[in-house]
Amino acid sequence: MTPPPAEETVKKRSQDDYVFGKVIGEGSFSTVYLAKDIHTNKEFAIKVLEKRHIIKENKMEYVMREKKVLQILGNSTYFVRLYCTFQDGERLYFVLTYAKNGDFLTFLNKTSSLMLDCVRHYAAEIVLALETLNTKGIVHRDLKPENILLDENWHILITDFGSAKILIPVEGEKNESDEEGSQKRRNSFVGTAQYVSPEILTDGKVSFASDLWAFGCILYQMVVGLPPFRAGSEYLIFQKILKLEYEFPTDIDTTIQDLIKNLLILTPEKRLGANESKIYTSIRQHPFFRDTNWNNLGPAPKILPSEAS
Ligand SMILES: C[C@@H](Nc1nc2c(c3cc(-c4cn[nH]c4)ccc13)C(=O)N=C/C2=C\CC1CC1)C(C)(C)C
Repeated sequence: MTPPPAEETVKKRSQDDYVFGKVIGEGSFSTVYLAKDIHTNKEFAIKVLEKRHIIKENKMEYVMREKKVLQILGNSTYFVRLYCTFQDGERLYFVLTYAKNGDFLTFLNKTSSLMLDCVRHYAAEIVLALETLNTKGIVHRDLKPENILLDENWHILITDFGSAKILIPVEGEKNESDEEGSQKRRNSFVGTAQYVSPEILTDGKVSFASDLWAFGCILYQMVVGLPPFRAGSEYLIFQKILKLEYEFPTDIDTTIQDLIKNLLILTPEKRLGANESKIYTSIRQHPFFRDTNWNNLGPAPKILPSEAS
């Protein structure tokens, strides 16, 4: 009896397996397209990078870092997933989850500021995502509303790991912090001005607490509609950050104010959750999350007509 045919080997994908659609995002070294797999009709986002440009700008390390981080994250909840990669003579292609409802910045701008139940739900999803990053030893370093996408069910998908740092070395691999000396030595990278943490501006030390600072800025923006540190130039924004110069409009709920104040602390170790690993217990136990069921956040809240403008 003839043996059954061997498992069909999964053939390496190429751009011929996809129909490319509109541009959905532009990075500094990449373009993200909406694409459809011709075999399954499934929609994906394909991030395309020009090899020549990356090499000329010496950004290969960032590209490889992003791929490694996406592979470490696998299909973790609340993160875009990297399905496959391929290349041709000129370009690299990353096939990723398509976030059907776009990015959080666009969503926030459309709804000005969010109702508190909405803030609480998205804040809780971000906390769970930050716990995943902490557990896997990854610091995002450029967390901001533009890098928080929304899937078809309005759940968050964190993206853009080109600036991420891997703190816990993968078994047997060179530890990145060795390459850049101990965490004390300056790291050249600085994130997006409005969300960058004070320690990145002063001694370049990178820790999970840098993402907690960014979380504080994002929380502020969800309730106020603008980021806390605003000025006419990056230099002036940095000055405000280092002097912790921000304030709340009068009508902001005092509980969320207290949570934000306990994240926007200049000393990284003093921020809520800074000395915790895997689970940010002190954030979960903050009164703002009193009614949150951390084991089942439930569906994303419907955007009330009063919010959708
Ligand atoms: C932040 C990023 N923007 C975006 N990056 C991705 C999107 C994405 C989708 C929309 C969108 C969907 N519908 N309408 C707009 C708008 C912006 C997007 C997506 O769907 N899937 C994977 C993505 C990125 C994966 C990359 C980490 C590897 C920048 C601005 C850097 C291009």
